[in-house]
Formats: sequence, structure tokens, C-alpha cells
Amino acid sequence: MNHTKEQRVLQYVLDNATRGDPQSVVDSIDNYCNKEEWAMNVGDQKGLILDNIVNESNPCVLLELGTYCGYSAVRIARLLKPGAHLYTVEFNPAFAAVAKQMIEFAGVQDKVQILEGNTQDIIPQLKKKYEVDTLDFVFIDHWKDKYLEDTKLLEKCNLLRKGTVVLADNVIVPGAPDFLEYVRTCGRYDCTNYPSFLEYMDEKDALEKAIFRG
Ligand SMILES: O=C(NCCCCc1cc2cnccc2s1)c1cc(-c2ccc(F)cc2)cc(O)c1O
Ligand SMILES: [Mg+2]
Repeated sequence: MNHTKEQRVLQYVLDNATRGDPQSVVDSIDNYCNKEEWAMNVGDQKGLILDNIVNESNPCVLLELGTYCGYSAVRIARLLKPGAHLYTVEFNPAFAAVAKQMIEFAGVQDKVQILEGNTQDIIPQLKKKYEVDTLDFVFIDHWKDKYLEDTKLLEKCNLLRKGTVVLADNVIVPGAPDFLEYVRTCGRYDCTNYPSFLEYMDEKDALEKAIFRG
């Protein structure tokens, strides 16, 4: 049954974490990926930076691009106030299936909605189909060569407002140089770089926070 790494991560959580306890789910995934198999979760070091930025933004409507196993969706949802909602987009059906079970086991399913498909198709549907007005927080963690075009698409669809926090993972490894160049020079964002490390490794990585000026 556990033929994929993502299924093995989920099974480890089901066997070792506590149902309804999102912190135990996050900790179990980090234990497994530190000890057994590397996986592309944002991880515990960058995760702490993510926690701090979510807490200081106090967001109500959030979007994540790239769900994977649901680690960052659970990590973010555990911090959200009542009524806040996270939409998370996943392209790969097998990843989405694992993430769905991960999110339900953590007990945050009422705060998280997985949207399966390509960002190019889903972002333009957020206003009409998902009744989103504007986004308070966007976490970008999908294909690194799509960060820039999807940020521009969010602008074009009027989903960003003055103060929207756009937070991008992996701006060093694997890297998103065109995205960094754009948000730092186009004049529409206030940018902050948060140096850290690649999940479960000693390699340097960073998060970039780009606050939309409106
Ligand atoms: O590729 C990464 N994440 C993206 C998965 C793409 C799946 C999706 C595409 C897509 C398209 N449309 C809608 C939704 C989606 S979701 C990734 C990779 C590394 C890494 C890998 C090897 C390495 F040696 C060093 C770092 C580290 C990370 O933290 C990552 O996030
Ligand atoms: Mg990542």
C-alpha cells in the first residue's frame, strides 16, 4: 500500500501523531523526514519563520500554491483564528489525496480547502467560484518557474490588496530568480528576505516576504 514516499509519510503520521492535534502532525512529519526520507515540506526551521509571519499578519483569507503532503497547510491552519480559511492548490492528484488525509487527521479540515488543478486555471476562478474578494496572505511553494507568472496573475485578477503578504519558499534552493528580481524592483512590493536552511539539510535557503503596496 505505501508504495510512494508521500504515502509512507502519511502512514508514519497515522501511526505516531495524535488525531486532532496539528502540532503533533507537524512534529511527526519533521521527525520522519529528518530520520527516514527527505521530503519537500517547508520544514521546521523555515516553518518557524512562516509561523511568525502568519501570526503577525493575522490573516482571514489565505491561498497556498503547492500543497504537497499538507505540511504547511496544517502548519498554517493551526494558527488561524475562527472563521479564517486557507485555499491550497495542488496539481498532483496523488499528493492531493495524501494531503486530504493529513489535513483531516490533524482536524483542520474546516479551515482548509484543497483545490486540485493548475494555478493558471484556479487563480482566475477564486473570485467567482470560491467567493474570494481579496487575499490577506499567499504562500507560494509550487513549481519555482511559476512563481513569477502566478504572482502577476494574482495582480491581474485583483486578488491582492494594500498589505497582502506574499511569502515565497525556496528563493535560494531551488531558487526563483525572476520572481525575486520582479518583486524587489517593480515598485509594487515591500520585500524582506529571511535567510534559513533547506528543509532537513544544512544547505542555505531563504523565504522572501513581499508585501503588496496596492
Ligand atoms: O519543487 C518543489 N516544490 C514544488 C512541487 C511542485 C508541485 C506543484 C506544481 C503545481 C502546479 N500548479 C499548481 C500547483 C502545483 S504543486 C520544491 C523542491 C525542493 C528541492 C528539491 C530538490 C533539491 F535538491 C532541493 C530542493 C524544495 C522545496 O521546498 C520545494 O518546494
Ligand atoms: Mg518548498
